[in-house]
Order: sequence, then C-alpha cells, then structure tokens
Amino acid sequence: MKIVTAEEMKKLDRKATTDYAIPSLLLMENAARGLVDEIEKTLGPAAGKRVVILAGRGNNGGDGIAAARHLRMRGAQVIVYLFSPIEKVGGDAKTSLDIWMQTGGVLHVAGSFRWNHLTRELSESDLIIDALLGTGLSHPVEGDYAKAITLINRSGRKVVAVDIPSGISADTGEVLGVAVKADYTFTMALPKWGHFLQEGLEVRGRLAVIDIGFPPAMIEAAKIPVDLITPEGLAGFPPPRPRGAHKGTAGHLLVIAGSFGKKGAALMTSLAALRCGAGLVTVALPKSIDLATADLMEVMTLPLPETPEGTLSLAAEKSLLQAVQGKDAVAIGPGLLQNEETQRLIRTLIAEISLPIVVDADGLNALAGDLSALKKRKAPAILTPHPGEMSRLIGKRTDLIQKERFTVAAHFAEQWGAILVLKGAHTVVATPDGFVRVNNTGNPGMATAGTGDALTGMIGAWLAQGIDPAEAAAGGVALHGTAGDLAAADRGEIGLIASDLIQKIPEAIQNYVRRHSGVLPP
Ligand SMILES: NC(=O)C1=CN([C@@H]2O[C@H](COP(=O)(O)OP(=O)(O)OC[C@H]3O[C@@H](n4cnc5c(N)ncnc54)[C@H](O)[C@@H]3O)[C@@H](O)[C@H]2O)[C@H](O)CC1
Ligand SMILES: [K+]
Repeated sequence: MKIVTAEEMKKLDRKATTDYAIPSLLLMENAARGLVDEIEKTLGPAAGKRVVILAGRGNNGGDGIAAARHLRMRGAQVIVYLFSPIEKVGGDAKTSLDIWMQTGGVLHVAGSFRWNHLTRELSESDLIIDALLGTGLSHPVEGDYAKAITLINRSGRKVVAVDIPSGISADTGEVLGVAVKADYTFTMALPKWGHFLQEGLEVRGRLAVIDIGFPPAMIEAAKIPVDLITPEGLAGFPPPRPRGAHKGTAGHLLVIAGSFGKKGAALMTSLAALRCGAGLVTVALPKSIDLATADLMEVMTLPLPETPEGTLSLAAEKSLLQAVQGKDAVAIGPGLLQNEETQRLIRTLIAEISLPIVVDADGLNALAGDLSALKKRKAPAILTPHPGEMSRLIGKRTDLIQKERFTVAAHFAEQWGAILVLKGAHTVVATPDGFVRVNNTGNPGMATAGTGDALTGMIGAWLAQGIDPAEAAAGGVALHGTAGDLAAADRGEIGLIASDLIQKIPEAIQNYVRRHSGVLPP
C-alpha cells in the first residue's frame, strides 16, 4: 500500500477527475460513506448516537459534512459546527453544506454560537468528528480553530479524525500550533507520511484507510516511491524449504560480533539467525570469549586474536577473510566495541568482503565519518542504524533526522548504494533505487537491549538463504516487529526482553507462511 504526501494526494485527486472521469464530488460521497461505514464497524451502529462534527471550510470539512448526512440517515443525532463563514466555503464542500442545510441538518456557524454551548454539546456527545483541517493545512493553527481543537482534546470523548488529525502536517507529522488527539484516524484513499512521523504517529490513534474509489491503475501509474511493508508485498518471503533440504541449502551465516563483556550481542545475533532458518551459523569473536552455553549448542565459533581490551585485533584480518570462504552472508557489528584498531579492521572487512553483508551497531560506528568502505564493496550491504547511530554516520542531529526519516534514509541509500534500515517506530527501509518501505509492525516494548542484535541476525539469516537483499531487509524488519508484537501480547510491553522476541520468531514466520499459503507446509 502506498504512503503519500499532501501534494501526491492532490495530484491523484485531480487525475481521478481529469484522466478517469471520476467527479470529485463522487470521491467526497465515497469518502463520506466510507467514513460512516468505518465508524459503525469500529464503534457500533450510528443509530441513537449523539455526534458532533467540527468542520473547516475546505474539503476536509466537506468530507465531514457529507458524513453527517449519512450518519443522520442511519439514525444518529448529528450537529455540525462550521468554523468558517458560509460564503467562504466553496466547491464540493459547499455542495455538501448545501445538501446538509437543504435536508434540514442542524448547523452552527462560527460567530453565531456560544463557546460554552459547544463545550456542553461536546461533553454530552458519544462521538466527535474532527473535520477541521486535512492535507490543506498550510500554517500553524490559531484563533477559533485552535480553540476548537483544545475543546475537543479536553472533552474526554471518543474522537475520529477525518483523513488526519487537524493541526498535524500531512508531510512531516509535526504539530503546527496545536493538534487534535484522536482515538481513530480514518484517512482517504492512502495513508499519508504524517501518519508515521513525529507527533502524527502519537496523536492519530488507530489508523484505517477509506477506499474512495481511486482506480488501482491510477495509483500504480503515479509511481509513488513510499510503500507500507505488507505480507502481500513480500513476494519470495520466507523462502520455501525444498523437501530435500540440507543444512547447506539454508545457507551459512558468518557473524562477526562480541568482545569482552559483550558476549550477549553475539549470542542473540546468532540465535535469531538460527530461528530464521539459517542452516549454519559461525560466530567469529575474540578467542578469550567462551560462547559454549547450554542454549546455543547449534552455533560454531571461530576464536580470533584480540586486543588487550578483549576486542578483535587487526591480526584477525587474514583468518576472517579466509573464514568468509564457503559462507553465504555476513553480519558484522554487534558488541564489537569502538576500539580504534578494531574499527580499522571493521572498515577493511566491509570493503573487502564480497558477500552480502548486514552492518549494525559498532560496525556502523566504525563507518561514522568515513563511509568510503561502502564504495569499495562488490556485493550488497544493508546498514541498520537507530537514529543515534544514523546521526553519527551522517553528522546530522538526531532530532532533524527524526523530522525527515523517509527522505534522510532515501538520500543515504541513493548516495552510498546501500540498503538503509533506519530503525525506530515504523522502521524505514530505503533502497538505492529511490524506493522507501515503511514497517507497520512492532511496539514500544521493543526498545530494550538486544532487539537490534536480533534484527541483525534475522536479516543476516535471510541474506544467507539467498533472499533478495531488499526483501531480506523489509521482511526481516516486518518479522522482527511481528515477533515483538507476539512477545508483547504474551508478556506485555514493559517486561518484554530481546530473548522473548527471539523465542517468538518461529511463530511470527508461521503467521506469514499461513497468510501466504493458506496452510502450513505438511
Ligand atoms: N474529492 C474530495 O472530496 C477529496 C477530499 N479529500 C479531503 O480533502 C482534504 C483536503 O482538502 P483541502 O480543501 O485541500 O484542505 P483542507 O480541508 O485540509 O483545509 C481547508 C482550508 O483550510 C485553510 N487552512 C490551512 N491551514 C489552516 C490553518 N492553520 N488554520 C485555518 N485554516 C487553514 C486552507 O486555506 C484550506 O483550504 C483532505 O484532507 C481530505 O479530507 C480527500 O483527500 C480525497 C478526495
Ligand atoms: K481532520
């Protein structure tokens, strides 16, 4: 499913009429009916509900007022507050307003109602519909709009935002002045960037998409670069296992991880890789670290020369480049520490290793300030920074990165010819061809030690099994979040730890297999 900017949405809106002969009023009617269907699906029958709709003067308001009519026809008691003089309402919104008025709809117009009257009606309502501002928001909200938004947020009532919570930028997700805190956002045709970024993510509540009748061919032809990762979109994932499979079929991952005091990172990376079906996993780590633990008997180890600090030393380079022979992919970084000698080794390995590689944690820190190793590579690279590591990689402030997650990731991927996984709520997967995919699984409970190591192992496992690197990154991220959601469902978000997530990987995979094939393989 594509995710669009306000401008891309406007173009689709126009194209629907100019190229596909779909009148915009029909789109508004579809939007209204779809909105009411979703409200009834989510909150139960409209009949008997007291609904207050706050409408702005544009098509967001038009959608809301058209929805008022459908709600009333389904037995709700509906009141519309219009925050604009009637003469300033134009186009389809005016048509919606005329129909509402001509059919006896209750309407209060800005300037003709008392604010305490509105406050009381909001407090007595069953549902508030925010149709003040949508993708047309162009400057910070102030005056009556700001007052209305504050009243909505104080009401303590159920709030449905039409298209996007008023006050949230459809392109950046930031609050312009003040914004509605919605329980639900029902968005028209396609999700917007602002639903997945900054405060937009926090105040949108549960997001649902309303089909307003855009022809799929029109959306396809628009070549929208940002996509939501969905199971349907992960074609070859997870790879079917041939009946005659043997360990070699499922690939051999070399994990370069761990240092004195950081054994766990190597363990979790390796276990997650095995849980994602890697046939063999070898962990290359400083020789003083003993990985042989009861719960990881399946992993082979390659003990290597170390620095006095217990990190990999440059003397390990030759053994590592030899160890790469016969492997199918490499995961490098977790727990390697930032010892200067180790970082020099990491940069050499990233440049020289001609296998698909996933680089995380201290592997990324070794590239910070000197990304030239990426340009020397002859095989795909996937980098998996969280915003702080991204900040060190590109020398941009973390808060500025968070404001433009999609564009920052896309720019890096195109500039360095690498796949960039920018972690965080709704992890972003950007590929060198300019496409961006946004994850829609996971939960805040995953912000805990080791979940990043698990993701590195998961992506490495899919690379080792020969999955296309972009699919391995997107599928790994989606499955990682699914496993995190399954773990949170079992044990809550607060108590969730990385090993809970790793234990849920097989079930997460089954969810995908079940969705793809309908039944589990015999
Ligand atoms: N064909 C359709 O009906 C579709 C409608 N869609 C819906 O339309 C809105 C976008 O509508 P638009 O008229 O472009 O803008 P808004 O209604 O979002 O804004 C109204 C109006 O408000 C003014 N404005 C901008 N910023 C502020 C502010 N801070 N304070 C006050 N007023 C402000 C500006 O002049 C705008 O014109 C979209 O969200 C959908 O709900 C669907 O997109 C699908 C097709
Ligand atoms: K709105």
